[in-house]
Amino acid sequence: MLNVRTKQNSTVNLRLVQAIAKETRGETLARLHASADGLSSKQASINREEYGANEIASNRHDSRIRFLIEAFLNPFTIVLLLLATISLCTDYLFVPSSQKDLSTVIIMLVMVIISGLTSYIQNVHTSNAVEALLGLVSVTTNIRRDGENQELPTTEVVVGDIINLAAGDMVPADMRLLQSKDLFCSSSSLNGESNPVEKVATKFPRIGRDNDYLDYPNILYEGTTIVSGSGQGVVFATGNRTIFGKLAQDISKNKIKETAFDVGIKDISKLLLTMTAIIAPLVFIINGLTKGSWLDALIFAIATAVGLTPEMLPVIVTSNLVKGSVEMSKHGTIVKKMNAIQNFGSADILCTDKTGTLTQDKVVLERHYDLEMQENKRVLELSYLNSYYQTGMKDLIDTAVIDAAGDELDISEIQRDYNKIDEIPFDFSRRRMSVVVANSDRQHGEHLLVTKGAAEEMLAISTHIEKQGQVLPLTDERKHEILENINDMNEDGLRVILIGYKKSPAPVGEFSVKDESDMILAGYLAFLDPPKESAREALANLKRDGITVKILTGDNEAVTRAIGLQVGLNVDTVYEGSDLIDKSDDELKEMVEECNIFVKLSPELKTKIIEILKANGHTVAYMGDGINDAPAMKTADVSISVDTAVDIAKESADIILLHKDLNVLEKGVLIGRKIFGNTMKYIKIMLSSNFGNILSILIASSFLPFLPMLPLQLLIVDLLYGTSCLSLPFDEMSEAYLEQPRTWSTKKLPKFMFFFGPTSSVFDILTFAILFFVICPHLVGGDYASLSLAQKAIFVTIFHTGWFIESLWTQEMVIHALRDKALPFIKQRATWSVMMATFGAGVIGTLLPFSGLKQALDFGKMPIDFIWIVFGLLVLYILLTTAVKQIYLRKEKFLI
Ligand SMILES: Nc1ncnc2c1ncn2[C@@H]1O[C@H](COP(=O)(O)OP(=O)(O)OP(=O)(O)O)[C@@H](O)[C@H]1O
Ligand SMILES: [Mg+2]
Repeated sequence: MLNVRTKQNSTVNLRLVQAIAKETRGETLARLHASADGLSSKQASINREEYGANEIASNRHDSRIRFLIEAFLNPFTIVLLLLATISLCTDYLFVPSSQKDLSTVIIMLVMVIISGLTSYIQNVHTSNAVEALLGLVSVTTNIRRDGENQELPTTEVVVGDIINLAAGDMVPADMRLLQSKDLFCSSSSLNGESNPVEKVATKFPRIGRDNDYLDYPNILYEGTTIVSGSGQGVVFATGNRTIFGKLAQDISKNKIKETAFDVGIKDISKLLLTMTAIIAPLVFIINGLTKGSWLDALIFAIATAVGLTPEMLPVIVTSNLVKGSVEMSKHGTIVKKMNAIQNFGSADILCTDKTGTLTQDKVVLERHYDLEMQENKRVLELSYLNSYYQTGMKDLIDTAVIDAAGDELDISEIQRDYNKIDEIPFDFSRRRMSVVVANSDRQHGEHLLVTKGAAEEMLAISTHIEKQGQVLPLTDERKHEILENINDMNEDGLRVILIGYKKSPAPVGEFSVKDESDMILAGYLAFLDPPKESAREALANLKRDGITVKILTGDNEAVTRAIGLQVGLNVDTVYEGSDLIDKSDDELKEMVEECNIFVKLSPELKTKIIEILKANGHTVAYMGDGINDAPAMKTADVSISVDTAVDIAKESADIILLHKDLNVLEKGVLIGRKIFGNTMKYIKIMLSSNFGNILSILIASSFLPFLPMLPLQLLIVDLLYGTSCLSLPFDEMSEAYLEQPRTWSTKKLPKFMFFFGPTSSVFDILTFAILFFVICPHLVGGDYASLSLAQKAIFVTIFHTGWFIESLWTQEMVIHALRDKALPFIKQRATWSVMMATFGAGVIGTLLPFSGLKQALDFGKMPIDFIWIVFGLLVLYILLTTAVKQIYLRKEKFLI
């Protein structure tokens, strides 16, 4: 986590913040030429001209140059440049003018350009694709413009704008608070501080030490989030001029969750580097001792080292992820944090919130009953006052109340009759919200407290009920009756909350949570919250794919059970939040396994359940849309949200669904698995063929009287093979592979390496033997030892050419042999992209010794018929690998 307090922020900005924090609201508004009623659209566009849009100008230019440098400064190109310099000396600078030859140098430079450009294009493509995808997720802010509150894109925010903030919002720019109500703000994304701090518009900071500006009570910073309460502020800095603008954006975009997969990739890179660090010196010493030329041995050892570095690994991992992200976006799924895709494929448990994710994002108020279970306009009127005047968090419930009242009541009259005085916003521990209104009809305006919330919570603070206009005490019997009624409605799949009121609560300013007591219950609000049409099918598909679905909700048992049944979940066991408290970790470990429906959960308990499931060894996905889901989303291995979710949830999510259709979830999972498979394919094949190459090179170096291949030739094989591997993200996985979640494990890798590496070495050595004992002596006219120096040189070039062709083809073919457990080409076949890439690379490599580049690359005269020998060896090689696969699969469940 970044520690922003120690970070040097622009001191100019900080001075502005300090000045504004000391001013009165009026002074700040005057400084910004703003009014508490908001800017006009015209003024806003003038301000935008002056200060720019509320965007962080990403320095595209810089990143392009950085990509370019990165693309050309890697071990592969550096070694090539080194070889080119040596060749420049040995072929051009220090030789008589008749023998000057630049062709080798040029070839090496061309290789540098090809390899550099490929990775540069790849990187630019990746960053463009990522930006385009992120642009699809809508981020809006509630701005007061032209005297009206409007939901506008966050980029439209300008200096001087009046912003309304509610729980769940992200602060869109730096602002001075003008009003606040129980406003709590979290800066955890900036400094890791998980406790939200209260912000108060009327409180001034004591400005002493420079570093505590994050705690100024009357200032809000871009990138922080509103956890509860509501407020209004005036913007004084946008885009790049905000204190944390750049930082906040970078964090939210690139916050990398280190996944098991990432750790695994790092382990593999380390393993390979260690291997190289041991092998390269060994190759150097063996060849130095046996061949006589230490310079040649050194260059050969360096080329070997380059061959062993997995320079394509990062490129293949990212291009796999980009490919997956783009594919998912076609199904309306936006991947915000790309490395989460693999976890999506590995997930074996999906926990989900209920409302808005599993159910439709439209909740309808079905009934507004009084306590006698009769439709009652006054109940609706009270509810409307509560939902309309509260500013803390407009959720689906409030929207439903406002909609229903709009249809049935004269809402302009209600708004005229009642003015809002005060409120206590919703929070997830009280599970209710209150509004105080004054009746403007009467002279002294009677004050009325209206509260709505979860049944238990409302019953706990009520002492009376209203029945037929009469106020009666709330007896145990009546409580029981109310709960029965709610249960009946719940069983019909209706969500129920209670509404109550109280006359003349404490006066303004002294009004607090304590006043939510001695209330009079007025009625029931029952909402229809039906599951998404696609839910049942989607959950069944997920089950078939090996994913267990669990509902984690703050709602009660009856409703959740009803929804659970409708979507086809097993609802036999249901645990309440209170069942989980006081349980030992061991008990919890069992409880989370056996139960699929958890109700009345606090946000902390949602998080706890995820933690325990993870501790049990599961890869857990979490889908949610509320403020109360954000902590759980941060804990889960992969978190999913919907475009209609609150900012905090969208912020915490790795993946965002743009459509209501839950079937895209399954598609996403399958794409995740494919990505995982394609990446694993590259890793496993690369590891085993590297291991095989090491063996072959060590053996060849020990027994051959000359270097088995020239360094430049080795690099060409590496370049051709590496380039053809770039097609792997375009490969498919077999259906059998996609059926189950796969989790990352490095444990199986050594076994795979030890099985398939030596298999390819067997053929390398067979090729050495055929070349050394049969083909070369046949073509040159005698055994190596018996030849003259000139003949020996020809012998060696032919040998090099033979091994060049054979080793290139075995590398290309091993992709086909190991990509799936069946017999390649006959029982299974890669996609056309992979076929073209691998065969294309093989053909190009084979043509080189017969082309005009033959001299420059030091290839010998190889008869065309040699191709048939290579073909024969390849067929044998594929058959042997297939046999070894069968042996391997006797003990192991999966190949890849
Ligand atoms: N706008 C509201 N006004 C009053 N009470 C509310 C409101 N929203 C939620 N509640 C109460 O708080 C409880 C918990 O909130 P909520 O249902 O949003 O939790 P959740 O875990 O997100 O549930 P879900 O899975 O249904 O989304 C609700 O069951 C309801 O009783
Ligand atoms: Mg919810």
